[in-house]
Amino acid sequence: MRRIVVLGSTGSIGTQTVDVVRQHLDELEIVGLAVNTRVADMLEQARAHNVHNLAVGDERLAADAVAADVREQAGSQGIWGFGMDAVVNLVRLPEVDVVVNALVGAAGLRASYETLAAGKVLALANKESLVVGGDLIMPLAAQVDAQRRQAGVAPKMGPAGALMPIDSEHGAIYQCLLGESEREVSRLWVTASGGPFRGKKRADLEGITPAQALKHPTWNMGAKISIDSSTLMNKGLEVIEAHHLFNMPYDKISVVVQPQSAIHSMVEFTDGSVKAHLGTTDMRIPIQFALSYPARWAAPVEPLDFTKLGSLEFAPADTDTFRCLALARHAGTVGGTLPCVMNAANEVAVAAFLAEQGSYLGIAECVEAVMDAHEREGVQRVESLEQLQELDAWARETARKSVR
Ligand SMILES: NC(=O)C1=CN([C@@H]2O[C@H](COP(=O)(O)OP(=O)(O)OC[C@H]3O[C@@H](n4cnc5c(N)ncnc54)[C@H](OP(=O)(O)O)[C@@H]3O)[C@@H](O)[C@H]2O)C=CC1
Ligand SMILES: CC(=O)[C@@H](O)[C@H](O)COP(=O)(O)O
Ligand SMILES: [Mn+2]
Repeated sequence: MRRIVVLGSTGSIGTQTVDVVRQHLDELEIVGLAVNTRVADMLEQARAHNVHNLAVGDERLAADAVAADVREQAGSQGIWGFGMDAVVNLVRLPEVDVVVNALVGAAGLRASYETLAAGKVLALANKESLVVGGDLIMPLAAQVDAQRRQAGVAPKMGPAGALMPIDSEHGAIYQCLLGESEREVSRLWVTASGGPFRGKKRADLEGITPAQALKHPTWNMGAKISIDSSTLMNKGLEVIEAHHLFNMPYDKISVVVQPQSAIHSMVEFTDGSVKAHLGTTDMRIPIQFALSYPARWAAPVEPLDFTKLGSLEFAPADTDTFRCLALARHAGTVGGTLPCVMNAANEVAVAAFLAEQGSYLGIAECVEAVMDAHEREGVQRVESLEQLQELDAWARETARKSVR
C-alpha cells in the first residue's frame, strides 16, 4: 500500500490522480489533499476517500465559513490549515510515502523541495519546479535515491525512483530509458502537438482570444498549461525539465511536432536505434506509472487502438512564429536564474491574457523583455529557495509593468 498526498487535487492532474487511486484501492491510499480555493470539491474527495489531512493554499479562506468544514473533516486524527505552510506540512507527515505535486506554476517549487528534503518520493506534474529550481531539486532527488537504495526499498534494477515524472513526455522518456545505459543515449526527442495554432503565422495570431487559445487539439488540461501549449512555451518548459531530469545537454534535446500526440516522446541511441513511447492521450496512464513503478498495474483507460489511429505525422517546430520555445531554450542554455525569471514573466503574461488584460502576442514580448532586463543586470547561479523567491517576485513586478 502506497500512502499518497495529492497537492492540487481539484485540478486536471489532481482529479485524474484521484481517479487512478479509485481504480487501485488495493495499492494506493490518499492520506492528504491540498487545493487553492475549491474547498467544497476537496471536501467531497476527502469524504469519499476518508482523508483527514487537509490544506487550502488561499489564506484568505481561513476567515471564510468553509474553514469550519475543513476543521470538521480533519477531526482529531488529521492536520489542517491555510496557506503554503499548511500545504508543505502535509508532505512532511510521517505516514506519507509519495507526494503527487499537481500544483500549477512556480508556487509548486517549495512543496517539491520539501518532499524530497523529507525523504519522500516525488511524483511530479508541476514542471515549473524543475524549470525554476532544477539545480536545487536534482541533487536532493539523488540523495533520496541513495537513501532508498540503502534502505532496500529501491527496485533491484533501474532508477531508484525518488523523482517520478508525470508529464507525459518525461514519463515516456523515463520508460524508454529503462534498461539502457546513459552513455549510449545520443538524443531525446520531445514531441509537441503543435497546439491549436499549428501552421499559423504571426499575423494570424493578432487578436487571438483566450477561448481560442484554450482549445487544445489533443489534451484536456488546466488553463495555464493549455495557453503554454498554444504558445509552445510548454515545450520550452519541457526541454528544460528534460535537461534536469535526464542530465542531458540542450544540444541533445530536440523538439518534433507530432500532431496526433500518440507518440509521447522518443529516445535515440548511439547505434541509430530509436525507442518511442505510445499510448492513449490520457494522463491517467503516466500518472499511474509514476505511482506503480517499477510494477505495471491494469490500464486505467482503454489502450491505444492502432487500427483506428490512422497516420502519424512529424514536422519541425516553427520557432519564428512561436517565439516562446526559442526563448525557453535560450533561458535553459544560459541557465542559472534565467529560467526562474522567464517562468515568472510567462505566468504573469498568461494570467493577464486569460483575464483579457494582455494580448496573446504580448506573452512572448513580455517574457523576452523581462529576460533581457535580467540578463543586463546579471544572471546568477542558483543557490537557494529564498534567492529564487526574490527573483521570481522581481520578475513578476517587472512583467506586470511590461504588460501594463
Ligand atoms: N493537465 C495536464 O494534463 C498536465 C499538467 N501538467 C502540469 O501539472 C501541473 C498542474 O496542471 P493542471 O492540473 O492542468 O492545473 P489545474 O489548474 O487544472 O489545477 C491546479 C491545481 O492546483 C491547485 N493550486 C493552485 N495553486 C495552489 C496553491 N497555491 N496552493 C494549493 N493548491 C493550489 C488548484 O486548486 P483550486 O482547484 O482550488 O484552484 C488545482 O487543484 C502544472 O504544472 C502543469 O504544467 C503536466 C502535464 C499534463
Ligand atoms: C499532456 C502533457 O504532457 C502536456 O504537457 C502536453 O504535452 C501538452 O501538449 P503540447 O504538446 O501541445 O504542449
Ligand atoms: Mn507534457
